[in-house]
Amino acid sequence: MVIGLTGGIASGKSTVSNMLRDLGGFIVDADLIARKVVEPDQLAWREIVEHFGEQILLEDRSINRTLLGSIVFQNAREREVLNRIVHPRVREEMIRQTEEIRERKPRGIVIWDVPLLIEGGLYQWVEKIIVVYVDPATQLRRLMKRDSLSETEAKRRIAAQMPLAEKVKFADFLIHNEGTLEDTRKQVNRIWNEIKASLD
Ligand SMILES: CC(C)(COP(=O)(O)OP(=O)(O)OC[C@H]1O[C@@H](n2cnc3c(N)ncnc32)[C@H](O)[C@@H]1O)[C@@H](O)C(=O)NCCC(=O)NCCS
Ligand SMILES: Nc1ncnc2c1ncn2[C@@H]1O[C@H](COP(=O)(O)OP(=O)(O)OP(=O)(O)O)[C@@H](O)[C@H]1O
Repeated sequence: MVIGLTGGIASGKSTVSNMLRDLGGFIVDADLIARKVVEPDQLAWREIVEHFGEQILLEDRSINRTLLGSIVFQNAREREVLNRIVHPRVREEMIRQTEEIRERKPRGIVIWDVPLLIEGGLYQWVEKIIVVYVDPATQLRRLMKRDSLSETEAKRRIAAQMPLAEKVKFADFLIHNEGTLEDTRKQVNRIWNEIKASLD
């Protein structure tokens, strides 16, 4: 079984996916994969350098993520270019990792942790969707703090995604992550038990 886990930037997906991992879920993390597919000399890396120029590279030839982020989060067209380069490779690798898990653990529950699950259409491939929700003020505050961003930068990043209130409509399971981590863990446990029960 594959479960999609999504939400907005800094809504708490990683926090929730760590809890699901503790419960026995197998996590396939799109953000991690998106880093891996742009490592130096990978095809996606070459296409990024071709489009954005050598100035996008750090001294060790890896991509300067801060610089690339500042370009794509304020320019929808440039973001589209990056998405077109990176997303097909991410999808391919997610499927590969999922198949690998299935071979090892045929009855395992696989969690796809994907910030753009809905925007990118991947939600059609998962059996159930968990959305991690926080109110806009909490999201902004946590994002500014975690990534040391100014309010303007943080707002730009939030605006690059479908509003969380829209994503909620796709949810089979909704997690409210405004409270304490303990409150969130209780909700995660409840959902996990429900998913397990549906498999028996
Ligand atoms: C622009 C990049 C270089 C910025 O890197 P940085 O290390 O600062 O951020 P990181 O990758 O950790 O992403 C943080 C969060 O930003 C959001 N985000 C990232 N890319 C995008 C995007 N193209 N559109 C909307 N939101 C995005 C996600 O919520 C993600 O969890 C990087 O995010 C990137 O390569 N993005 C394109 C690939 C992508 O879409 N990744 C998201 C998962 S597939
Ligand atoms: N219930 C909570 N109480 C307090 N802080 C929290 C809570 N949940 C998450 N956080 C903090 O909020 C920030 C965002 O959470 P997290 O990194 O899990 O979000 P995310 O959705 O995975 O983000 P991204 O889309 O950028 O990958 C982190 O600094 C995390 O420690």
